[in-house]
Amino acid sequence: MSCALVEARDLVLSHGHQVALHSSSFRIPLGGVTAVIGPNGSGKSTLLQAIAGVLEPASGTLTVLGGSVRDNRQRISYVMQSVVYPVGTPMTVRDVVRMGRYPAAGWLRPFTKADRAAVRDALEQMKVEDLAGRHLDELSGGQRQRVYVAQGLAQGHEVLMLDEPMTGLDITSARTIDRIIHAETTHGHSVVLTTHDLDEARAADHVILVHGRVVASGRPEEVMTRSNLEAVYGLGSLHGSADGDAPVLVDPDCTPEEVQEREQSGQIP
Ligand SMILES: Nc1ncnc2c1ncn2[C@@H]1O[C@H](COP(=O)(O)OP(=O)(O)OP(=O)(O)O)[C@@H](O)[C@H]1O
Repeated sequence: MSCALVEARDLVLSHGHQVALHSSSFRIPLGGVTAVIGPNGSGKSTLLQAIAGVLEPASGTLTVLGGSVRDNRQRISYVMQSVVYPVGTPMTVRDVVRMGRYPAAGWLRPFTKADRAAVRDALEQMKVEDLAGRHLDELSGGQRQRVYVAQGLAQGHEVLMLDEPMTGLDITSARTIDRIIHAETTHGHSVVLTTHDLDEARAADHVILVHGRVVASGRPEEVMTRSNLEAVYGLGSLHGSADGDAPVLVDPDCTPEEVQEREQSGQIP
């Protein structure tokens, strides 16, 4: 069997005492786009943090690119949902994108020609080169989002992980990121992203459905079935699914606790 991007066995993820992902076993194939879906607070970002090596598993095993997370960290670029820089930080767009090179270059080694070229390419790809001299707090939310993706691209990687990359973006910015995602896969890279957009998930090669644990993992049509989506998002919250019409989320903010309450009250059989 070919090397998987991720192999998890009985994986448990916690933030302190708070278990965010209960025991889960699943596999993410190498290459293509994997979409991680699930309601708010279901554990999507937590899962990405563990794959990126930012969060240690509480228990179970997690293998990334055929080895340990620690050994493969530098092969993965991880763009967080929201990156917080202290207000007033004197950091330009170019500085932020340059930071993407530090995992490879180290903080002390001088920047090489290759580092500068990687930064320039990333700024161009994300169409933020005109903003390079601007300070981060002078940008709109969507522009900032593009800068963070540029930072991820500058790193140089085999796997690009994006936490809700499309949230809050206008159509032009969303298309820019969409183009990047597809360019990545044609270069043989793997992309893992979290999304609340079920149409975007349906277009992915692989889908992981999360709800306090990994409920299902596989091809979109295997995972995004009516019964799986209704069990996770709540009865009546969806019209259609992969085995019917396109689903429309009426209540995407339903938390796992709310779904559990509905299950206990008999609203979900
Ligand atoms: N730093 C933290 N400390 C404590 N609990 C946390 C922390 N980060 C997340 N959690 C909790 O872990 C659970 C999973 O959160 P996570 O951010 O992974 O969800 P998510 O599916 O990405 O949500 P969203 O769609 O709202 O971004 C939630 O119950 C959340 O409150």
